[in-house]
Amino acid sequence: MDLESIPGVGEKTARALEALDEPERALRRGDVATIATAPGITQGRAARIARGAIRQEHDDPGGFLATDRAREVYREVLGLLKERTVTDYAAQRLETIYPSPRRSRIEDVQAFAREAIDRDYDDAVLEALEGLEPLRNPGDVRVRERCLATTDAERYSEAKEAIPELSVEIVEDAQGLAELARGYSTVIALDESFAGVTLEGDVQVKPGALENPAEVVPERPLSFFARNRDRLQAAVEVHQAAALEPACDLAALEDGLSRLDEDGTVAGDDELDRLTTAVDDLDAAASAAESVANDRLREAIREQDVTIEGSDLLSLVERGAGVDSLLSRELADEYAAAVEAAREHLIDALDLDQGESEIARRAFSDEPAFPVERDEAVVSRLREELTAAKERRAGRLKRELAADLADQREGARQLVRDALELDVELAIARFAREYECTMPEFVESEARGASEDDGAATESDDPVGFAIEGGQSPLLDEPLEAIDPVDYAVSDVALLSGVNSGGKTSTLDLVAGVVVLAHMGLPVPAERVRLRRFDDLHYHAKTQGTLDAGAFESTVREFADLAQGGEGSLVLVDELESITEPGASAKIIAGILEALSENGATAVFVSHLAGEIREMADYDVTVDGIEAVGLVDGELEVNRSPVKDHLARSTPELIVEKLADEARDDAVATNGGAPDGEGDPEPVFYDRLLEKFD
Ligand SMILES: Nc1ncnc2c1ncn2[C@@H]1O[C@H](COP(=O)(O)OP(=O)(O)OP(=O)(O)O)[C@@H](O)[C@H]1O
Repeated sequence: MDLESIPGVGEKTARALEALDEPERALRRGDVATIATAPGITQGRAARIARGAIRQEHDDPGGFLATDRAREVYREVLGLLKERTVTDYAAQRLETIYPSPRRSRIEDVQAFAREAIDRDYDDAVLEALEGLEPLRNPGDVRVRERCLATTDAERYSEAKEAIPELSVEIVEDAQGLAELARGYSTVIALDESFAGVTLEGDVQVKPGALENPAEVVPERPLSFFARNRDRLQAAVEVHQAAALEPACDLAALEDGLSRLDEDGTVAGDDELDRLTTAVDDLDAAASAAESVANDRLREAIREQDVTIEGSDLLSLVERGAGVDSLLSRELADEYAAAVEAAREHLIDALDLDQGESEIARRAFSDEPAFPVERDEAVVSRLREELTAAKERRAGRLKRELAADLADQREGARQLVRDALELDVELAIARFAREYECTMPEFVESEARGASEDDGAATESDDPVGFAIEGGQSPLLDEPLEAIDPVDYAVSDVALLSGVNSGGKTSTLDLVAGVVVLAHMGLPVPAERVRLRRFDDLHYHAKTQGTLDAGAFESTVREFADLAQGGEGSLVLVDELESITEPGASAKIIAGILEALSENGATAVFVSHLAGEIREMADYDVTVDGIEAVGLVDGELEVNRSPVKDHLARSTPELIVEKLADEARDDAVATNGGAPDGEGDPEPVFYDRLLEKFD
């Protein structure tokens, strides 16, 4: 795949995408999380790139949403889906689902959505999703306690390239290695020639190390797991809560993760913990041991009556001997006991093993002295010993853990992808359930259906624009129970008339919402929807007030452009008449309808001037009507489903009719029950008005 051919991907972005493991795969699947791991690419940008790649794959010209209001409707329905996601990832991933005129694209998403709406979910799954995030790149690993060594300059460069995590050192000979071993816990010699050399410290000869980097830097594979520990754990929990088929052995992964700390060290090994604590506590324990000895000795001295003969005292003074000699002569046993206590304290406090204890004992000399002081050189020696043992053990454990987890890496990646994808699916499932959705049926006319090969859509000879049964507009700001289901079907160009606040605008919103969702490949909020595949949606919202000459001109121009094409267009227009005075409006709308009808577009024009427009048009315009079925307590009772081929009575007409009925009833009552309202002024006036409406 030529990455630069994707709309919106320039040279720099293409280079960033190439840094991904499998850029094509990520782009094809709309895997925003993976795309966003490319250097410098945010999640929002990743979604745009993915959309571009999808458009290219399906040869989609774009531009389905042809007007501002059409784009608004898309953002609103997308918003409803995004509200139902738990992770940011899923919200971004939904951005890759957009309305497309291409059958292959719609069917791809439909296949995904069909599985999604069958998904079960409960609070436990949604809660588990809370902790989930896309995987992070492990970043640079630097290991300071180990180094590579070689005598060869070429190998040196190779090693630097292959294992950047470790320092690489040039040595002349075994002597050089020995020096390195004093500075590093482990030295790995790369030259065969060092085989058999025995040196103090941990010096290993591994000529094949560069071919097997994980052997010498197990930190490299482990850092992936360490850095993503919580995310992987969350993905495991999502799989368990949702009973998803896992892509790897969950128990093995959990076991591996439980042995790993977030900083990449191995957790849960008693011996490693012992050695780590011993190294950390060594200084403090040595000081405490000194205090133990000195306290005991002080006590002993205080309690002791020292008797010394004068000649002895003289000889001591003459020899210039200090109190130490006195100590060794008079308090030898007490001194030995105090030093023993110090040694025991050090060994116990650090929980040292036998070999380590032998070194530790030497930290306090048998030679009497007061105060007792540790031998710093011995303490350092002990520190080196403990540190080397700790590093050896940590290295071995890391290698073992890295080997155990090595096979889990791909599965673990997939595990997180699947869990994130579940969030996308559940957002669709929740939307579908909350709005009682069904999958729409696309109806292909024979001419159009033949142009693409797979025949999943129903074929029909009857012209179908859209046919909605029991549709509930997701754009109405009401709970579903308060939304009356609407039936409405249009296959050509129709005018929609109706009472004020009868729901004409809401009907256009319903049609737009359903058509947009259907072209996204998603379920729609209706009992049943059949529709043709449209190329674009032109939805013009109601204009606020009369337009000035310039705005009027550009609006008419817009419609002139629209009337040029139009066969695959769905045109929804709300009360265009408000752009200018009523007489002129009716003429212009009639002209637009004629052109659209000739071009075979599907259109609904909401208008209060339906009657006038019908008269102006030189063809038989369909006029549908949203009817008030009556007035209840001064409120209109409306049948929200437009009645086909029916010019709805307007609200004023209904009110006059009501007044006429009431006046007639009053007249009957006052004339003693005889219906001879003849000559009564009120009924006569209302009847006169009613006649005008006919
Ligand atoms: N299907 C429906 N179910 C329940 N309430 C609805 C439905 N359709 C519309 N309404 C209610 O009626 C109100 C008016 O609807 P809408 O604005 O669509 O009417 P309209 O016919 O376009 O009005 P106008 O003639 O003033 O332009 C809405 O705000 C909504 O509360």
